[in-house]
Amino acid sequence: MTQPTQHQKVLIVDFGSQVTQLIARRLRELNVYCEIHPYTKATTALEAMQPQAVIFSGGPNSTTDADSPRVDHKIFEYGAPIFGICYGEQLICAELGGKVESGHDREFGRADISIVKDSPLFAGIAKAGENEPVWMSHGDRVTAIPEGFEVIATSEGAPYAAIANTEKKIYAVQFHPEVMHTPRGAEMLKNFVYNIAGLTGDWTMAAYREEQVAKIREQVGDAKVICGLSGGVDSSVAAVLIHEAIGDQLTCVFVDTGLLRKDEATQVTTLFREHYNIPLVHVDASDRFLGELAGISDPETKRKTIGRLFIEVFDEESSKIEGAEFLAQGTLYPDVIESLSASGGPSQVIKSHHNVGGLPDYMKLKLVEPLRELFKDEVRALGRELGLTEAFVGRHPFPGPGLAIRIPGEITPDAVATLQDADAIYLDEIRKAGLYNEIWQAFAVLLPVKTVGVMGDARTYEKVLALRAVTSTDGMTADFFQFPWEVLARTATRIINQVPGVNRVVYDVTSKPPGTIEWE
Ligand SMILES: Nc1ncnc2c1ncn2[C@@H]1O[C@H](COP(=O)(O)OP(=O)(O)OP(=O)(O)O)[C@@H](O)[C@H]1O
Ligand SMILES: O=c1[nH]c(=O)c2[nH+]cn([C@@H]3O[C@H](COP(=O)(O)O)[C@@H](O)[C@H]3O)c2[nH]1
Ligand SMILES: NC(=O)CC[C@H](N)C(=O)O
Ligand SMILES: [Mg+2]
Repeated sequence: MTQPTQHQKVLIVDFGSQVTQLIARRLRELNVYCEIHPYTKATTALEAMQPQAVIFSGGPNSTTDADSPRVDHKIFEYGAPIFGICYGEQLICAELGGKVESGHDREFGRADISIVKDSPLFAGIAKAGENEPVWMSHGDRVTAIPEGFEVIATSEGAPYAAIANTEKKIYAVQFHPEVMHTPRGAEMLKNFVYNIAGLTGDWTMAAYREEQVAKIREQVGDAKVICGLSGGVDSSVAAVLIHEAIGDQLTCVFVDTGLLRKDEATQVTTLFREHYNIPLVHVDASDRFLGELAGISDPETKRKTIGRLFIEVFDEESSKIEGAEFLAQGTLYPDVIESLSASGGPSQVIKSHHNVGGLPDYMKLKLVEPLRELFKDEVRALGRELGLTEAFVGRHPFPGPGLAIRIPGEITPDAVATLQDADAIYLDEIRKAGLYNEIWQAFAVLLPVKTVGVMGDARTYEKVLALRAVTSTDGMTADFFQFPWEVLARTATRIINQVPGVNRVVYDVTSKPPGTIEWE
């Protein structure tokens, strides 16, 4: 049996910043493995991970409040290099004998820092005497630094814009190097992890594959595993990875929720059976899903109902397979972040992803989720590493709750059928225009709003259909896709002509944030 590769790790302690996950992204881009843990679990995570470096995120609180987030001093005594960002800098100063004050002018947006001393943090970026643009977002400011620290950069609003204790390798900045608006921030993070903390960028998809295969074998033993397979990127990659680990102990279960795209069920099962020699059970649960969802309009209630039904179906299917003890799902890191707010951390829940509720106590199944730490683009890279065809790896994401969260308000079989038809036309036009691979995700939303139109000289009073298409790398942030007008025009004409019940088509031009990709 292959031994898991021991790669280097960075612990990111989350103090509730809205951009904490961007720190993780920047490090992953450097081939550095990292995990985000809320400040309340920082010590446990430190002991479990034994990281080579620690990063403190920003956060909404003020260290001048007595009950603001703190960390156990074990984290300082542990001895690994530490990098504090914004609240992270303020915390380091407040905890180690410096001073932080509120009530100065807020500094929000672009600022210039002046480097006052050459530092490995700014190596190759800026030297003493030079300026560097950064992005700031703070109200408090550090007014005195702890003993052993020196100032390495200042700005108008932050006399201690960057500080360092070179002996203990503790560095901290008031600005946010993790955001794109700090143009050379990624290089500063690179300087910290590579040059200061001495990591080597040893985290590759090949290493991850090997490590997960060993981990799955160890977790599962001789037991059988059922894997929820949607035909989407994540579950296809999860299934192939698990199959590599345990071979015929794996059975895949495809659930037709009745909320899939038009003809999706046939396409997925055919494609999967053609490519892989993995047993696949096809469960038609459409009546059950549509039945239980009847009369429900609230988005979170829809999501929770769907999550529960998936689990019930998986439980029933597992009882038909002797020795089935595990349920595998293609859960990703963003699913977890948005549902639970950075691993149970201090930020807000945006929406409950159907696959993140955990399993009820009465169930004997245990979860196998080998992709739970990955972002979408990393899953695609892992898929390519595993030799999956582009037909799987390049597919647009499709959420488990499916069309249920694309029909705001009550879901009826008629509404589902209307949306399926319109959505199929939209995707067909996108493919014909050669734009499928330029778009991260595209879909239609059927609105519970009727408007007046005129068709063939007669008055119509029918529903509005919204089209959505976004570009993104990981679904965490997104921009609306800038279509050539003709494509939208062609799509709208075809939908209104061919789909009864729709007389108006609109295009959604909201980015994420402030919008989310899905409408519910
Ligand atoms: N119709 C389904 N049948 C069985 N399992 C499903 C179904 N839909 C979702 N799942 C399970 O839920 C997980 C999360 O769904 P999600 O949509 O995020 O991933 P995916 O469908 O595998 O990939 P993609 O994000 O590309 O659509 C899936 O990986 C799969 O395990
Ligand atoms: O499997 C899933 N179960 C869910 O409950 C769920 N909710 C959103 N999504 C998908 O996640 C990405 C981000 O979506 P949002 O911007 O709408 O949060 C987009 O790709 C969404 O399609 C889901 N996927
Ligand atoms: N972005 C941050 O981390 C802000 C830190 C602190 N809440 C301040 O306003 O100064
Ligand atoms: Mg999916």
